[in-house]
Amino acid sequence: MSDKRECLPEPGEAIIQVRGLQNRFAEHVVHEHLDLDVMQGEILGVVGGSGSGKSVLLRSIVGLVRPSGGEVVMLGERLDQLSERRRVLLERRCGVLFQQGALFSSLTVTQNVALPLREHLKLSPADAEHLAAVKLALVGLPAHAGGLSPSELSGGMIKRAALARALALDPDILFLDEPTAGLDPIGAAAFDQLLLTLRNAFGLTVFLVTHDLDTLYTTCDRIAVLSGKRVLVADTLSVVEQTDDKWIRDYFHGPRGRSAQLAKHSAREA
Ligand SMILES: Nc1ncnc2c1ncn2[C@@H]1O[C@H](COP(=O)(O)OP(=O)(O)OP(=O)(O)O)[C@@H](O)[C@H]1O
Repeated sequence: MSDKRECLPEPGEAIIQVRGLQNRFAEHVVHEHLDLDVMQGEILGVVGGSGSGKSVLLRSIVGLVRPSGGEVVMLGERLDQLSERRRVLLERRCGVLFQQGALFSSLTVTQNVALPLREHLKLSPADAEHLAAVKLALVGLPAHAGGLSPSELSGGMIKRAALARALALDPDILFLDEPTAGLDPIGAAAFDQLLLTLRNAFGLTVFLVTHDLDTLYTTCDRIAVLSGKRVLVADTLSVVEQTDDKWIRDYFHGPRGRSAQLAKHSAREA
């Protein structure tokens, strides 16, 4: 999707490498000895119990949390060794959708999406808003939505607007924190399909934090499970499902997990 300012790894090679990550807040250790690879072009689902550190991991990778130990290498660059200029360039290659959308309430939807284009690419307001309209159409929002303020949008529209903003700079990697939380099942399923379409069309790599089993079964190539301050397993769904761990058993083989599996199998057979 980007102009490929820098070379991307081959599909299946790591685009993000996390090694020995440690995060602590005062005495509270959230991550210790955490290792994870994210592969070029994959949709990686990141799951784990509430408070297991999924969002903190996402924030450490995008540079919003400074880890207390270990290293994160993204697109070949160690985050803790970047000059300010390289950091800004790397930032441009990452699109982030935060849990609550994080749109500015004082700006229209179009202005929200135009903001990164104006800030990073120094586009004129008119050019930035023109490009923003293209991004809003890409995520399936009707043209009139651009003129609305975020408070006038439904939950599903807010997610799409936030996704349009995350895509504004044509990122190579998309970070999504609970993108389907709060959506009804139909809205969530539509969002999953949109994500697949975007990944397939633009070859994006997606780091997806979610609790949504349907999203995991529908969209993810691999799943990373956070437990005990580290990544317990990162593999395909079928391998993860068979991992001998209480949380994994309860999550994937509980009633909701079974119904998500069934839905996936029926969708395949249809
Ligand atoms: N800025 C912060 N200061 C202090 N503690 C924090 C901070 N950010 C996160 N934490 C703590 O780190 C732990 C992990 O938080 P995180 O938000 O990553 O969990 P999560 O796995 O995403 O949870 P959930 O599924 O409920 O969203 C929590 O105990 C949280 O309270």
